[in-house]
Amino acid sequence: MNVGDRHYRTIWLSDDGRSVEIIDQRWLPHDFRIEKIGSVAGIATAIRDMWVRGAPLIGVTAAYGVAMQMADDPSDAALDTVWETLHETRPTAINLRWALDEMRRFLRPLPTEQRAAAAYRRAGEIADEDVELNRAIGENGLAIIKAIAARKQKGEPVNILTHCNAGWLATVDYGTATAPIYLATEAGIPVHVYVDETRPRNQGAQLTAWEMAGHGVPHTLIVDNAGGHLMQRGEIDMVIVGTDRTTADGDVCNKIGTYLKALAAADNDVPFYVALPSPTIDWTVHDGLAEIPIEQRSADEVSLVWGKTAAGEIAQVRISPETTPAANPAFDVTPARLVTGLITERGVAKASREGLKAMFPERA
Ligand SMILES: CSC[C@H]1O[C@H](OP(=O)(O)O)[C@H](O)[C@@H]1O
Repeated sequence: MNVGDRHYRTIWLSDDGRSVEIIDQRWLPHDFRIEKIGSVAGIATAIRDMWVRGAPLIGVTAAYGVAMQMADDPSDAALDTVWETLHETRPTAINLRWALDEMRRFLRPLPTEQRAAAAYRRAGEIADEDVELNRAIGENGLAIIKAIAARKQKGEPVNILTHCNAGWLATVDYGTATAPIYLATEAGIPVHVYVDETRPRNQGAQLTAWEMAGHGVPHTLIVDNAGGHLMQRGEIDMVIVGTDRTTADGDVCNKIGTYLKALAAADNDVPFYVALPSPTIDWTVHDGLAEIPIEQRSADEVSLVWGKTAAGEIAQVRISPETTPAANPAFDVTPARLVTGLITERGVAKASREGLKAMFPERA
């Protein structure tokens, strides 16, 4: 997407043909920093410490990490080692495992001397595929927004609530949950986005709000706990979120707090959609609550928050007593029964085994 008048992806191959450059999302919205990464260790740190984050982007970043390993040591042993090293960086987003599996499947049959070039080529393809998947999700989600707009007074915006950041910053470009919003804006359909701040790391306040502002999308930042209140008062027309892993039965794992939004949406008859690129479907699991590992992140993410001081410095401040322990589950699972529809690159699927099987018969 555009940052000012320049187009950016979130990750791209450096001119040296070996390193990648990424937007270091830890400093947004206060500072736009690009970091160059040229090693597997650097890729692992960038994923684990959330310089880059978002299920699809994590997968693409890991794919380039495999390519860097192949440039160093293209042996089978090294291919297995890099799979393990990167797989353990974050446990919940299935795109990480999907990308690592895809790279290993693709590279294993190749002669070692061909692996490095092939790995960089495949990583680039996965990045390009992500953009196309998201554009298609945008088109399929746009139809939903158009249908809602048609039922409203002319000129009245479609009020959309989104949680966390499933924007272009969570992918290579376009985003998943934000893709329909961007396409609606480009089509001149009035939309207004309620942006959940998304504690504890504030991906909404820091990233989604920055994206919306950067693209002229009318939006309002709200605290996480306000969504239900707005739905009760008829101020939300639809909810759209991303996902880090969706089961073959349509259970949706996403940023902590998503489940509560889905409950409030169900209680107020507000349609609750999930933008779902197919690499985010884990066909091997059915019961999300029982089978999806939930990442437990540092208590410091709860007790400390980042912001910009009046003096313009980016700093962390403590918001709780030094002695107060904190728990930080990073994701939760929304049961399929609370999901109105899964907006995939092929169309809107019912959140069920039958619905996903009908949409992806060759994979189920
Ligand atoms: C399009 S996937 C975005 C997904 O990833 C986020 O998690 P994190 O920021 O911890 O990587 C969040 O769950 C988003 O919905």
